[in-house]
Amino acid sequence: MPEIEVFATTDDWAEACASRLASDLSAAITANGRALFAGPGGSTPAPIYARLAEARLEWSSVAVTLIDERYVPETSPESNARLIRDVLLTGPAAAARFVPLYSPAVTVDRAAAVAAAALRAEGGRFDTVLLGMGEDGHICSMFPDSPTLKTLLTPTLAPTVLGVPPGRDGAAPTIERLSVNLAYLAQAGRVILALKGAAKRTVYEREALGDPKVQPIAALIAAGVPLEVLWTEGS
Ligand SMILES: O=C(O)[C@H](O)[C@@H](O)[C@H](O)[C@H](O)COP(=O)(O)O
Repeated sequence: MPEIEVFATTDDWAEACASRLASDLSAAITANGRALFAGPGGSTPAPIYARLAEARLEWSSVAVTLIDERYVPETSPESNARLIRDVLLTGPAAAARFVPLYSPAVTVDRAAAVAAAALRAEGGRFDTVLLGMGEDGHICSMFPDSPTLKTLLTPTLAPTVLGVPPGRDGAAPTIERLSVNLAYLAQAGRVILALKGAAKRTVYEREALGDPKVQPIAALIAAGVPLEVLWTEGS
């Protein structure tokens, strides 16, 4: 399993994550004239996004999207798009183009198809990805016991976006979501899993040794995702 890289402070950790993402985006712009980045919502990425926003990049050549989204409009405080706009797409980074996963389609599955087509139009491959992980081991919207989990983790499917229903009997997720699948992570240039706190370190170590059919971290490792795990105890 990929070794955990330990950082002494939240600042060092956020700086390391942001500088790796920025260097990948810069290399992609040099090679292809454009770059595509995908990141998560949640509480973990804000300090990383704030630093990435300060990177000296040709931001007008960068497209930014999400690895997952709640099926809510940007006006909702639960919207991951809102986090990206508020924290990452500021200052010079505001010149980047945002590709949302959410659209006000009739159903979440229809919105997922629209998002999948939008990402294909951006080249269909992430140059670099930031991931968070929940304490139940979920990444993106790949939730344990979700009926969509098996499809999201099928390594032979092409990169796509799928609708994810709410969990039954109060299980996560609480509302419909959209998520990229394993293939999107397997074909990425680099995938940084940013973890904070003792509990998540323990979860990662357990999940990495789990069943790739039902445990997303184990599935990433089995699929050969170019995964780097950066951890800090956090303060
Ligand atoms: O919920 C989202 O929007 C995510 O993209 C999700 O996969 C997130 O990364 C984890 O739930 C960790 O969330 P925290 O960073 O808040 O612990």
